[in-house]
Amino acid sequence: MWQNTDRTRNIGIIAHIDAGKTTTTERMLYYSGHTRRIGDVDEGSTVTDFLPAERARGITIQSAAITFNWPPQVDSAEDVKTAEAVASQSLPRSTLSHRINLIDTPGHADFTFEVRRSLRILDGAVCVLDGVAGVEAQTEQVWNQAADWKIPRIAYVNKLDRDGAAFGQTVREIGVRLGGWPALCQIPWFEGGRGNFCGVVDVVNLVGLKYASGGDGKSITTYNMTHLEAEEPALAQELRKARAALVEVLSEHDDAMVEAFLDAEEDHLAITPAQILSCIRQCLNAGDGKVIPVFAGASFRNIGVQPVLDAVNNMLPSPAERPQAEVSIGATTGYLDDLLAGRMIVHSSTKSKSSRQAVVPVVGIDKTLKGCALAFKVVNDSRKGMLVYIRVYSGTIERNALLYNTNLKQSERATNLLRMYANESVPVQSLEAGQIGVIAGSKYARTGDTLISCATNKAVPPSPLDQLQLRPIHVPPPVFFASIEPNSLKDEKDMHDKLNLLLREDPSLHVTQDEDTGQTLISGMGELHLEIARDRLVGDLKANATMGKIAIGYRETVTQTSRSNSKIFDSSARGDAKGKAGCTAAVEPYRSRTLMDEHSDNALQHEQDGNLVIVEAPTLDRKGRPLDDDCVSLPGHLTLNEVQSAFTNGALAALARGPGFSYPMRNVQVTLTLDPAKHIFGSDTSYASLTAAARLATIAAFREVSSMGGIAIMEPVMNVDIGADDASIGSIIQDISSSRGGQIVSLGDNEEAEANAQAFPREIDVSRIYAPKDPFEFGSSAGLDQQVNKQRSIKAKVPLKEMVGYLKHLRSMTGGRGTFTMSVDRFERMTGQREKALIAELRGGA
Ligand SMILES: Nc1nc2c(ncn2[C@@H]2O[C@H](COP(=O)(O)OP(=O)(O)OP(=O)(O)O)[C@@H](O)[C@H]2O)c(=O)[nH]1
Repeated sequence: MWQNTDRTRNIGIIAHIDAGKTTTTERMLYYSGHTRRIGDVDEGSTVTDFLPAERARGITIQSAAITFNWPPQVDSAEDVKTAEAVASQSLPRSTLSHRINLIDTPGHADFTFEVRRSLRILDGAVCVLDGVAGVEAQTEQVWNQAADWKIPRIAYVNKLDRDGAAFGQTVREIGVRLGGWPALCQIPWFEGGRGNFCGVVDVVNLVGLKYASGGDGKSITTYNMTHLEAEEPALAQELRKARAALVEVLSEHDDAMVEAFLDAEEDHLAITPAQILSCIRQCLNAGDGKVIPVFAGASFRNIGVQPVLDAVNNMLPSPAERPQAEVSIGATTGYLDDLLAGRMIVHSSTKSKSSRQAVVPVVGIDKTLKGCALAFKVVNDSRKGMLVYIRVYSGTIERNALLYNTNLKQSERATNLLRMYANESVPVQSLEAGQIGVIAGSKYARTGDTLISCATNKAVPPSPLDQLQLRPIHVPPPVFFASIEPNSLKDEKDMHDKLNLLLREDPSLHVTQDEDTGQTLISGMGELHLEIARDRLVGDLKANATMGKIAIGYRETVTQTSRSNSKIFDSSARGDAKGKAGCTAAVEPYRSRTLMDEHSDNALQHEQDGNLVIVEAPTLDRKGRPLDDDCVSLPGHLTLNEVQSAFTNGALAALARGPGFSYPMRNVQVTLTLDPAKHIFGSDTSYASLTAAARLATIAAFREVSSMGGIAIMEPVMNVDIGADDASIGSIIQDISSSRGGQIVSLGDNEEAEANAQAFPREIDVSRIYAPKDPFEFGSSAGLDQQVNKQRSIKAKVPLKEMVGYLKHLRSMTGGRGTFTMSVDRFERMTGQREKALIAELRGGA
């Protein structure tokens, strides 16, 4: 029965920090019967925030995936009649128990990359909003990220029990700031219109749901229309308005609703819930966010959570209803189903000029590929070992299958497959397409890796399957770093083992070793990101290590071109085991992709971290054979590919540490040239010695440029998105543009509304959005709602250096209400006073 993909939902909860994701998740687990007691975030006892570092901070750092059934599974054999009724739409899907795989996404701006990474495996999302704060900067950001993956989304306005809760205002903000039409599926029920928040009114089913005050939310009194008319006539009146508005919004986006309306003789109330649900599903499936179903509640007061769960079943798609997943093979991108059907044309991965044109449709993959999955989270569990959370995209992953990791180019067996529930894990024999589960005890897989199982059952799958990547994403460059030192020599190995664990969990952390000083550096996306890494390493994993001061990760670049620098590496000169090789290197500024045609036929290009490494071998052909008889050939134990890879690695090692201030290099083109007559010394030349020679030659080229004064510093410039009340906007703009040297890109709601209006003509006219009055609006003059809690947003580009400690400053400028998010826009060369001041600071601090 549970093989049924139609009854699976892979959903995430997305939100601004503190909107109530964890509180809502805990209630979901409680109602589904997976926890006995409602976990309380403030007490630090929740299931989803299970890392101690998360508990201490009260925020969700890592996405946890939890499976539960909603409605709770009944023991008796499934009622076939019910299933038939659901299939014929005479009963809603929520009548049948569904397996919900819930991915809790992190809420802090430092983790937007982690959010992106976990979002890509979702089929649907619930966006939790704080009903007092409305749409916040990060709500918008994460909403847009979900839009990038075309994820169907519903909105849940939480915290409606709080003073100043503004459901109507939040609905209007949803329209304007999230750029879609709110389709109100519920309106809040305040006692007597303006008293306590006591329940919700269901606009789809035309019933009021009143929650017993102070209870666990399981005791709900249902009021039908007649009952409501008698007891709460004003609310019944509002419900009629809400139903008309819902039908109108849906009619604008789906002709089926227009027909239903005409069939119902233009009576909004006569349209059936099944017709409405089917239409909402239709609108949501596009993933364009043009229609946004809205729900209301107060999770903390146990009001409104079960209807959201019903909506997950009724409105959000099953894995089978989603469009196919994007894949890449080498430089070619396409869709998984096309690849399986042999419709994808794969460009050869070798970047050499001639083979670039060799494109071949790959056929027969469907027979070879037994299953493919994406590892979306890795957690080190003290009892079960490494847990690798996977989502299966096609076929089946069987227990004991040999899984090839296309990122690491390594195989391992999935000896232990589990499904994770809130408080237990259950071993399973297999996981099918659309399912989420865990490989326990995996030794290598990291977050983000693609795992495939092949019928050949060989250690390496046939080409091009060995390059298959599911939903590949771009990893942003790290902009903060710190040194990390073991407390004593004997702690060093243990520290490195634990750092490796950390890197498997979070590949957006980077660890590098300075070859000259031996110092270990850890870099990441933000200050908090590194602080958490430290807490995790020292606090949770108990490494005896100390992290140094967190600093900005500047980059160095070259502004001039070097001559060719040749170096011979000879390990016997250092008394080491034998190894001798040479290399010639030249460096120059690199701005955009260099045209391959300018280089020799067999040149290899490797682009990484904004740099380009080119390896040329002008005297050899593509297969590494001498072009004519005078040319020296490669020795039997080395192929051209190996030499090129060794050279590339040498250049990358040199690029990791600039000549001026030891920052990584950026925007540099390194051209390495191999001349076998000068660089190869028979059997003395090994892969390692070639790497060392390439590194030395590249460093020599950097030194030459440095001696000409041709090294400059680059700084990260951030895209900053600030949300604040109207009243604070002036001082924020002043501060950003004059004190911080930032550039304002866009301002406030008005421009956004205009931009939206241009993007979707005829849409999102705030005056056309239906929303019930908020309690505090009763008796006040019209138009007050437009001023209450009016949030504006400012988008700016600001150097990262000027943003350090900004949150505190923003809070003090906005009476604690301002929020912001940021992400790397680019690295920019520093000049003039800024550069001088930084150099003085760096020298002073050295
Ligand atoms: N009054 C009220 N408070 C709520 C409600 N839901 C959540 N809260 C409180 O809001 C705070 C934040 O809730 P969380 O559930 O931790 O929010 P979150 O979105 O998971 O936060 P992060 O994990 O930090 O992103 C906690 O103090 C909750 O008790 C609600 O419905 N009403």
